[in-house]
Amino acid sequence: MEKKIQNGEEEEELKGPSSSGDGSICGYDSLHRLLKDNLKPHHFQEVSRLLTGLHCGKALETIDLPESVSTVSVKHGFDLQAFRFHADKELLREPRVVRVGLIQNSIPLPTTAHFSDQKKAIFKKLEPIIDAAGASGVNILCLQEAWMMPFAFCTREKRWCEFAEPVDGETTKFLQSFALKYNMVIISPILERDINHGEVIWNTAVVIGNHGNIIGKHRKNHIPRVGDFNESTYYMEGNTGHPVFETAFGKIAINICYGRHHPLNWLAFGLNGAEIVFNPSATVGELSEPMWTIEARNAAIANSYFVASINRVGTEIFPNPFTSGDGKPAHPDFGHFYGSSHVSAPDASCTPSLSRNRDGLLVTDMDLNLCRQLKDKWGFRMTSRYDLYAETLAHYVKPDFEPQLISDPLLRKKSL
Ligand SMILES: NC(=O)NCCC(=O)O
Repeated sequence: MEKKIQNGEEEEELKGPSSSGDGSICGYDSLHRLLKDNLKPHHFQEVSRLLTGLHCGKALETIDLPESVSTVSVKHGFDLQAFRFHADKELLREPRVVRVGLIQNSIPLPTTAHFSDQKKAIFKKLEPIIDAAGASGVNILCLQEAWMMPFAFCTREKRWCEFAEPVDGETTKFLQSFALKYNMVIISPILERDINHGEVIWNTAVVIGNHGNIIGKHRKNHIPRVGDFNESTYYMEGNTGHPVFETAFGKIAINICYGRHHPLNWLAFGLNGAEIVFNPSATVGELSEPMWTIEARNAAIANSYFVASINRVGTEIFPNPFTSGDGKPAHPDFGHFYGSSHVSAPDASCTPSLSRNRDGLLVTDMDLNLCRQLKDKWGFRMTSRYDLYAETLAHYVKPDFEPQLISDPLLRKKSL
């Protein structure tokens, strides 16, 4: 950032897309903290009202977590934040409060380290954060996309395929003990090797039940072909549809990363009855940051469910530089994964985001009764006209489809 003098006042001039090389926002680790520290309290209140919405007419409440958990977060240097979404009290239904935990983390070892050491180091790094989630009473925990490896899909090098493992492989086994210990459902996004089908590879989220059992899996539906996200070199579009997993704590689904740009993907999870949709992601600042909260909040609003968004954090450097096919020089990294994990509610409110440049654990209580209350209030399902769209889509997917375009006849007339 540079200072310049204009009208006798010192002004700061922004240079480039991100002003701080350490992944912070001008020295602050989140937009929320930048605003809070720089605005007058009543200005901050108004800005927050518009930026993160009011929840039940008020700013979102924070939750006090056990002292021991805060101590662990300080010791291990991860951001710890906790919030609560309420619902109106109902006469015929008890509240259904679920505590959700989201973990974002950087990779601890350089990508040049032995693969097995890299994986072990990630497990070791995650242990205290998962323990902190368990000690906070988290019911459902979700990790970031392909959390057990560096996000090497930019490189197009096949050697990273070695990280792939079966659904019941070592990563699942590692997490099963935590699920059992803390009576916690865990969503574990991995690079999957499907042994029974010719050892093909998928981008998969494994759902581990609160008894340590494997409930099922979902494979990423939409594979990016944008920027350095060369994921199509490694795996194909998923073949598991839009499953919703009925767990001890609610009906959940997983929309993996790039699937968040596809409104019909969100819709299908909603049609199957999801109450919380998790969006484990790996995405970088220059590409997607302005979309990040908008898409999640829009999905939560449109589908009357909670959306829990998790992004990787940090910059991962690879041994061999690669190009983006845009004529620019080869580079060894994707750019900065901007963290900023957060939760969006169906009433259009959302939590502040976790840090942009540090590991983090976000704990959020949500009363799932809010989903039906919002359906009753706004009636999006009732007014949705799915039959109309089913007809349009049925036409659209046929090779002889023609757009329903009515041109102004005067466009074709010669001017007099
Ligand atoms: N991991 C992944 O699908 N990233 C694509 C980039 C984006 O969707 O922002």
